[in-house]
Amino acid sequence: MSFDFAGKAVLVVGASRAGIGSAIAHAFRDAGAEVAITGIEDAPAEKDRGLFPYHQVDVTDAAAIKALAGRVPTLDVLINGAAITSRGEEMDPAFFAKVVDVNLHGTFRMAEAFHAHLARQGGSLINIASMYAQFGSPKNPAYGASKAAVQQLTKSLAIAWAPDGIRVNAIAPGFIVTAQSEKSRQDPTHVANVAARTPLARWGQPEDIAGTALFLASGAAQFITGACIPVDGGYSIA
Ligand SMILES: NC(=O)c1ccc[n+]([C@@H]2O[C@H](COP(=O)([O-])OP(=O)(O)OC[C@H]3O[C@@H](n4cnc5c(N)ncnc54)[C@H](O)[C@@H]3O)[C@@H](O)[C@H]2O)c1
Ligand SMILES: O=C(O)C(=O)C[C@H](O)[C@H](O)CO
Repeated sequence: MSFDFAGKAVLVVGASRAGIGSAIAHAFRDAGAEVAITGIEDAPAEKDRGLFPYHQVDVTDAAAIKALAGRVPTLDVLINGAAITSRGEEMDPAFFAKVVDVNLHGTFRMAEAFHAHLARQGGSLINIASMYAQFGSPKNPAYGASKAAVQQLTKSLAIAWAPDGIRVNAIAPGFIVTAQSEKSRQDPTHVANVAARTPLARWGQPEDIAGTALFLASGAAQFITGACIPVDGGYSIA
């Protein structure tokens, strides 16, 4: 049941912009893990520089992912959080394809590349889905479709890799204040509507997601696989 991750190696993919990935990285670091982070940016957010080894890896670049897997000797926990979305721009077929490539194929590419690492350790894979996996999202159709697919992929990988001792789960955050949601937060009606519809009556902060990642990777979750846990202040049940 331990939440002590001393001696465990954790890689958080998509943690470069001081958002959810960064909060998860800090939580594992505080719990004693050796944590490395990735992102598409040249460098991580200023607050995280020097705290975590950083790998600039594009999740659409299979060769770069393979090279990363070759550089990482051992891995106990992989968090897949790289994603893009752009409100109001996702009916464009080229951008739709890009969103699916990053969010869905990128998640699978990373998972597949580290499958052997996780199998060696009896490790844990955690994918970041979204409450948009459940709801129609007219302004983010590619994002919603990709996150529904990430949730479904989580179930398939959980079954496929259970014999390897790997547990595969997902987290479905609600509306969280990060760089990704910045564009949508320019719309005051949207900001107010989200809080009004959320039973806990606020937007989430990146730190709200971190404890669930820690839990899912811990021994306390040893009989949980294929689950997708909403962390959304009750948005999805209201
Ligand atoms: N913010 C929200 O409201 C919210 C809600 C539900 C789910 N999520 C999910 O949480 C995760 C973290 O998002 P966030 O809100 O912290 O946003 P963020 O923009 O801070 O994080 C996204 C990360 O993805 C990385 N990324 C983007 N394109 C990439 C590419 N091609 N290759 C590699 N990395 C790439 C970025 O570098 C960044 O580190 C994402 O999966 C996001 O979809 C966010
Ligand atoms: O719900 C998510 O997964 C999002 O990232 C939503 C963003 O906050 C934003 O509303 C998208 O337009």
